[in-house]
Amino acid sequence: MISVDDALTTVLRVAGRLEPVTVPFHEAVGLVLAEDVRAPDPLPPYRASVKDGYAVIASDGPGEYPLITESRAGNDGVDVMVIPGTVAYVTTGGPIPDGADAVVQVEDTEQVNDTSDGLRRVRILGRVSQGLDIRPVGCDIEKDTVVLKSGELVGNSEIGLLATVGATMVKVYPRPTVAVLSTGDELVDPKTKHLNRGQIRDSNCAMLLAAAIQEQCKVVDLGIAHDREEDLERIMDSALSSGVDILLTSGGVSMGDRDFVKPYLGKKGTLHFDRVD
Ligand SMILES: Nc1nc2c(c(=O)[nH]1)N[C@H]1C(S)=C(S)[C@@H](COP(=O)(O)OP(=O)(O)OC[C@H]3O[C@@H](n4cnc5c(N)ncnc54)[C@H](O)[C@@H]3O)O[C@H]1N2
Ligand code: MOO
Repeated sequence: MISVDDALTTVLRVAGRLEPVTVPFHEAVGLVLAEDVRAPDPLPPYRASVKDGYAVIASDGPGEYPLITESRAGNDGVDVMVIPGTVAYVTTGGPIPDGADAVVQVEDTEQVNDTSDGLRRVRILGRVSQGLDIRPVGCDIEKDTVVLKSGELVGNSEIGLLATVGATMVKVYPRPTVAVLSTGDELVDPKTKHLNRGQIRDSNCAMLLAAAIQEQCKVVDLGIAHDREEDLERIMDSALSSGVDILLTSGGVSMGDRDFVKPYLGKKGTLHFDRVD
């Protein structure tokens, strides 16, 4: 007799891993990663504004300033330098032009209507500290960070991360195919309306199939095998030769004279344990 924990440890120790496959990342949902995934660049890749407002030099303080550029989300504002005494319009997520070291949100500013010198102007109403409302390069993800580890299950958040780091093809373990077979002369299909004496509906098969589906496996329903050695051997042989990765059987493993599963397994391979506490 061995404990359930020891049985599980043995199963996991002797079970082989399937060869990893490379799939488009959106097909990886529900699968387990077979490689670490790294960020090839930082996020954000540029200093980004947290607010819609004006990129300023914090030490300039409140006052009226000409607008030297408009940096909206996208690429505007590159190659422009905010110098003391100037500001740049920025939108949420947009790049902070070089030279600026803080953002003043629009709510703390006023448009100046006097554009007689051809420059749009803005009045900065409050003082801000350096770094305010700027997301530094890599504050979310540093370049070369492992964002996902081999062995992690890919769910919707992981898909978002894969997209973020541009990992459009990923190495994952394929779904194993699990075949489920119930054994026993007493078993009948769950659809059976009237049970004759000695019959019960097969519940293990449906339950094990559902468990395998929940674990993202592909499944094959082998139905019910009667307690005849030849039947059992034929069904199990054909399942194993059809390329299933895991064959789950229930019943037929105790000490009765019609318990043929264990002898079959002993003939075909190694029986690592036979009775569980
Ligand atoms: N002056 C003010 N500015 C902002 C305020 C405010 O009260 N005053 N509120 C901030 C808050 S809170 C939020 S939330 C945002 C909402 O802005 P938007 O709805 O216009 O969102 P975006 O600017 O388009 O994006 C925000 C952020 O997320 C990035 N992003 C957007 N879409 C995607 C995507 N599909 N994949 C990856 N990343 C995405 C985008 O680049 C920005 O960094 O407003 C604040 N501003
Ligand atoms: O207030 Mo914004 O949360 O981050 O929509």
